[in-house]
Amino acid sequence: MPTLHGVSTVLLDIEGTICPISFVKEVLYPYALTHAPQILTAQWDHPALLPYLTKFPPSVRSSPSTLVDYITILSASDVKDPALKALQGYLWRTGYETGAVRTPLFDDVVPKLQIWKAASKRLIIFSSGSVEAQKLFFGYVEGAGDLNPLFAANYDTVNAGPKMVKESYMRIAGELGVKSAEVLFLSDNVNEIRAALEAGMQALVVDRPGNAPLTEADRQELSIINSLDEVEFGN
Ligand SMILES: CSCCC(=O)C(=O)COP(=O)(O)O
Ligand SMILES: [Mg+2]
Repeated sequence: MPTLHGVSTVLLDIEGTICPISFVKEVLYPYALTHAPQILTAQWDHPALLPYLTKFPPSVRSSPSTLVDYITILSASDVKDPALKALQGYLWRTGYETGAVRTPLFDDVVPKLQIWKAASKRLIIFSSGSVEAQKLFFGYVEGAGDLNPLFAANYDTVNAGPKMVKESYMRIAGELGVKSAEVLFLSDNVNEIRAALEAGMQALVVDRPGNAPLTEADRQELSIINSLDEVEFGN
């Protein structure tokens, strides 16, 4: 991997980049769906739940069971719908706060983020998971506790925009007050990487165990790493 120059900011995806896809698909999504009937029924008229409910179309929020059916369908096809992502964050809170759920990160991640932070790199998250869910996710990391203080900002598809269009990356760079070329974006998703490159960012595909296979064309076109340890920064 060639040395990367001029990087002030590292923008990180979550699922498939710093944590296994299996944790999201086999732990977090099932936790939300298993607990949704009880939580939604108990809190249906609670003002705290209302902002999450009103993000869904009226036709699917006529009752807790209608909404559970709808989010079950969305989750099965992994639709990154902002209403679903917001509600998942709400439902995961109980899991994290009771200790039922803890976040597993790949072994290289915590040490490398700490090294980058100590070297004055600005660390930023951009995930389809809602900002609220991101804060929970990083608040309860296995063996590391609360990692939220590492990050200077969190972006999701609501405050930045869709992850596969260059405008979202331009918006993030603009809000951070940096040139796009100063930002290194890391993601498992080749279309997100292409969008970041189009926006002028530097970008690397992170190929982790359990990720979707990369095509030969992806391998020819894009720079790929298997671990954050492969990233080398020059001046
Ligand atoms: C931090 S929320 C859990 C992950 C999640 O729900 C998700 O959709 C992750 O997508 P990403 O954009 O990080 O690949
Ligand atoms: Mg991802």
